[in-house]
Amino acid sequence: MASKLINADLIPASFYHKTSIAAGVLLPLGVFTEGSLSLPFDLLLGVALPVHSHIACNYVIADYIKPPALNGAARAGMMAVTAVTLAGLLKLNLTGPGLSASVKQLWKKSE
Ligand code: HEM
Repeated sequence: MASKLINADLIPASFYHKTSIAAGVLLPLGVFTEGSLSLPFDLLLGVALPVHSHIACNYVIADYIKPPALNGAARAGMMAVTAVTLAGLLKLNLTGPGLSASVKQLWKKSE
């Protein structure tokens, strides 16, 4: 299990494709709903996005970083990035404005 988390390119591709579809479906659902209606989409997206980017970046690491020591360091670094992202998005969704409201703020005029 731990080995599959750090070598996430070994996770079945069918699961990875599902995370891509989830990211593509959940983001508009979150953005086009308001307030507490967005929360379930934001919470799911807060997991789907880091899992998607974790597996995807492990594909890139497997393809482009061949020396074993560097490859291991890159995978460990990616694991840390994913863990921090998961925690940050959870905090944003539970104690802040939420992921989709934060995205929408990009298009709001600052006061
Ligand atoms: C709403 C956000 C996102 C959506 C809808 C999305 C969707 C997709 C889709 C459809 C693919 C093609 C692969 C497939 O067939 O499944 C893909 C690939 C990829 N995504 Fe995302 N993505 C999102 C966010 C991200 C983020 C935040 C990252 C972070 C780095 C990322 C990294 C990648 C990479 C590296 C690939 C290529 C993987 C490979 O080598 O095949 N994506 N994404």
